[in-house]
Amino acid sequence: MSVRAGEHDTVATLLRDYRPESFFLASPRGVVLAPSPAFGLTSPDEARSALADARPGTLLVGAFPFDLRRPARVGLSERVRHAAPMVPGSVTTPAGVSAVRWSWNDPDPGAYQVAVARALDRITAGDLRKVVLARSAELIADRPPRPAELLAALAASDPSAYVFATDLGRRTLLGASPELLVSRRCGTVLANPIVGSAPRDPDPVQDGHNATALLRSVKEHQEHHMVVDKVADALAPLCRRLRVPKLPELLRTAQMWHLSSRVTALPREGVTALDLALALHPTPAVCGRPDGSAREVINEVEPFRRDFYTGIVGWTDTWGDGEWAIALRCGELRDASLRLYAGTGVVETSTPEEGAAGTSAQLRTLLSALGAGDAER
Ligand SMILES: C=C(O[C@H]1C=CC=C(C(=O)O)[C@@H]1O)C(=O)O
Repeated sequence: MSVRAGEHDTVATLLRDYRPESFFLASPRGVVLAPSPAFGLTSPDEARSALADARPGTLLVGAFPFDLRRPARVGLSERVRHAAPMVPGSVTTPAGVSAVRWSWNDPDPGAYQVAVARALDRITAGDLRKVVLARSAELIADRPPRPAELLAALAASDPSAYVFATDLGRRTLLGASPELLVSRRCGTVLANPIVGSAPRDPDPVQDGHNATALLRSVKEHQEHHMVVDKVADALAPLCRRLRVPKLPELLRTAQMWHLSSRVTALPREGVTALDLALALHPTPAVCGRPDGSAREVINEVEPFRRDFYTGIVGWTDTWGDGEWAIALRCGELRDASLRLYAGTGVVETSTPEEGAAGTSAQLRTLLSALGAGDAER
């Protein structure tokens, strides 16, 4: 049998055995390690047909970029290990994550505000309702960190997150995302759009105020519903018995409060988790509305290509079950350089200052797991 059930595996043993060439995803439903997948599939069509021809028990694993026309990094794995979900305390923070210093911001916070102002002009002109604009920053470590130690630091910092690491070829994509794009497990489909954010605060009283303000914010609710409606529309042709909650709930990560909606459905015959993910991606949680205008603005004003940031990371098995998370709160590690990314939604009522503050808060997920401060230049 090609799949090892791994009765004795725990998240700690899977983290111990993770290597730079591996695929790792921990979710609230379990942990998957594919030790060395045959990455080599670069498009959605190749991925679909390879999965259809694969031996029973094989997993398709890896990442698709934000722009599905660009090359994916996906492969099949016949050797897969599983463990029960992480719980607080199941992973201890590694001692030796290397010290890091800021190298650059792209764009710098001032230029980012100018980009947000340009997007607001487009919204005022009437052809755009929302666009998610991102920033990137580079940290340099004193010595090249091992992907395994960064992965363990992320897992220890937020066991409720979708913690992932996947090989990109000489680079590793690593992150702790709050957002499940879609899963199909035990005959049920779950999509979990997360839009609307407020930073956590070390002072519990202020932390509570931040959460309450988020729950009461008309702007954040409007933005949230825009994404939930689009997700429901994309799922409708592939599912039946779609259930969309009327109101979002609060979600707490180590660094952020979010508004979250759990949309559930039953999959139509033959629809796999991969089909669902490719039909949904990218949602307006990472792109905007209308989709075409938002992509245009992203291409015009973001000074870098997103590649796998805001792409999707996950797996699908030969029975069609699987999980795909959105690649958020993540970075790309190459030798001693860690390139981080963060974005925030710009809508009619946004301000450039709020946009910059939002992205700084999103960056904290990786910075605090690394023990690095907020010092932006
Ligand atoms: C684009 C990011 O987050 C998105 C997902 C959840 C909430 C978001 C927000 O409230 O702006 C973002 O749209 C990111 O973390 O880089």
